Amino acid sequence: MFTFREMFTSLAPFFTAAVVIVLSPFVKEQIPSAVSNYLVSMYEKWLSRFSTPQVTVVIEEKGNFKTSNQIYEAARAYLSTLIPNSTKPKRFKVNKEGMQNELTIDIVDNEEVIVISNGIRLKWKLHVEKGYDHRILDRYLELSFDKGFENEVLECYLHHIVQRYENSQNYNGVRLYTRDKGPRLSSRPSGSHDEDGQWISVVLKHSITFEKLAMDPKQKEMLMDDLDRFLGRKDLYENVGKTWKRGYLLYGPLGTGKSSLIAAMANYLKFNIYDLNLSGRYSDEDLRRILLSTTNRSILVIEDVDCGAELDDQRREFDSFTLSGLLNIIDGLWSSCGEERIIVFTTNDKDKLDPALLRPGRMDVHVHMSYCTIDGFKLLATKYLKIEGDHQLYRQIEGLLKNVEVTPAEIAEELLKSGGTDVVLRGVVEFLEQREREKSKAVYLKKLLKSADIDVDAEGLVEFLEQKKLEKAKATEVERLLKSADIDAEELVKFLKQKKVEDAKAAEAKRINPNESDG
Ligand SMILES: Nc1ncnc2c1ncn2[C@@H]1O[C@H](COP(=O)(O)OP(=O)(O)OP(=O)(O)O)[C@@H](O)[C@H]1O
Repeated sequence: MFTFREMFTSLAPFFTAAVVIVLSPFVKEQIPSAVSNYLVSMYEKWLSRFSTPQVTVVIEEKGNFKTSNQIYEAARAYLSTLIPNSTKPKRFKVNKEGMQNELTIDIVDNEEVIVISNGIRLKWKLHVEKGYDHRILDRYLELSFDKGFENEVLECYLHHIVQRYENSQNYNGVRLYTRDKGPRLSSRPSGSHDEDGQWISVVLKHSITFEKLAMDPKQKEMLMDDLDRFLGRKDLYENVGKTWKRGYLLYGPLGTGKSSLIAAMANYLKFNIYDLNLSGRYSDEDLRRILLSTTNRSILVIEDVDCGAELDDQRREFDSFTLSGLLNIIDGLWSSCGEERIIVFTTNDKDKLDPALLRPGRMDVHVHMSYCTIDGFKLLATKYLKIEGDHQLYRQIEGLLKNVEVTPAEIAEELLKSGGTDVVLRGVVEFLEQREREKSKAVYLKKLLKSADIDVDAEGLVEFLEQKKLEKAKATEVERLLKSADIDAEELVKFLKQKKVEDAKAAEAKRINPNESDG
């Protein structure tokens, strides 16, 4: 038995020849046009019975809210894995950027990639539309296949690609996303800077876990229980009609481990981190878009929220975000899109926050990251110096830690210094004693200033004087080095002069166009 397709293949040359003859000028003259038209239309009808019409699905880079379209991203990643083993395309891109270990292969526009999946022939093509100034206006993928396979393609094939993408995102560990502002345009209005912004990511190479974190043990346990409960309560959230999300406020001085705690949470939950710094001039609309472009099972970190939230709504620039815009992210309707989401706010100074941000129900858990305690110190010493059990200097260190405020970051810095355990711990003692001396100087100075009725920040003054002392010591050291035979003083002076000129130029450029500063 012949199949239709086989019959078509064998008869096609005869029909084609017949139509060519009918259409040739000589034959056309001999037969009436009505007859030749009829023959051609019959031929087309016959042809359409055997050739299958194509369907094309358009997958745009940005969704309706100008947020990134996950299918587009998944398809780009998927296509790049196909390139090395595909006969098509003939052109493709290859890249390796700073922090990446591997080469990344990517498709280029207008090159076809052909895939056969479950017997369906699929043709992929990337389209890039550019403006007169070569700026990219639009990017989309076209996926074409035979009509009749719509369900298989939409429900199985594309679904599989997205699933594969999500798995691969977590496969290499937690990813850290940060905001890339997109191309800088001089014509852009001075308000929003995020119009073309998108998230860019790297794998988070932070091996911190809760176990390695120096913080109050009870608080640590409470936090881990809270995260476990959150993960296991999908049904409860659904039953009570609450969005499956949780908010944490981490507050405490610089270097007490807020960022480390976020990394530990992400490693614990295997959630990606989206890191947003509010100093990036976002409008309310930007914030909504940014929120919508984050994925489920992720932690959205809003760092130093006091910097963004200290201005009230009236005093803000015209299209900069407002406090209510920020609150909408936490508990407004927009925040109910997606599930299994965590929002973390960090601040060095909780008192600076607008009370609206602290109202009950806004942030579910407040975590205070404090200065180093003896328990925290012992934990760090065990990790950094591999000390098992007790050490003779612990009592002295405990006494000193009760008296001065040092951050775990400062202690970590001391513990990283070279030398054996005893040398390093003695270094810690010296460091703490120095801080103790500074503290008593500040207390003494404060007393003096008070008695003279002078209102200045005594600690700041002591710190300033210590800094000056340090600088003076450095200057003496430079002088000593210059006098030694190894250093060519003239070369050095030339270099410093040159640097001064460059710094001045950079400062001037920044003054003329502040938007063209960093990045
Ligand atoms: N509680 C901690 N436990 C263990 N290590 C810590 C802790 N706090 C700080 N460190 C060490 O100090 C470094 C800096 O700390 P981290 O960036 O987490 O502090 P932070 O509170 O987020 O500071 P900032 O407010 O400046 O961002 C960390 O990489 C880590 O090595």
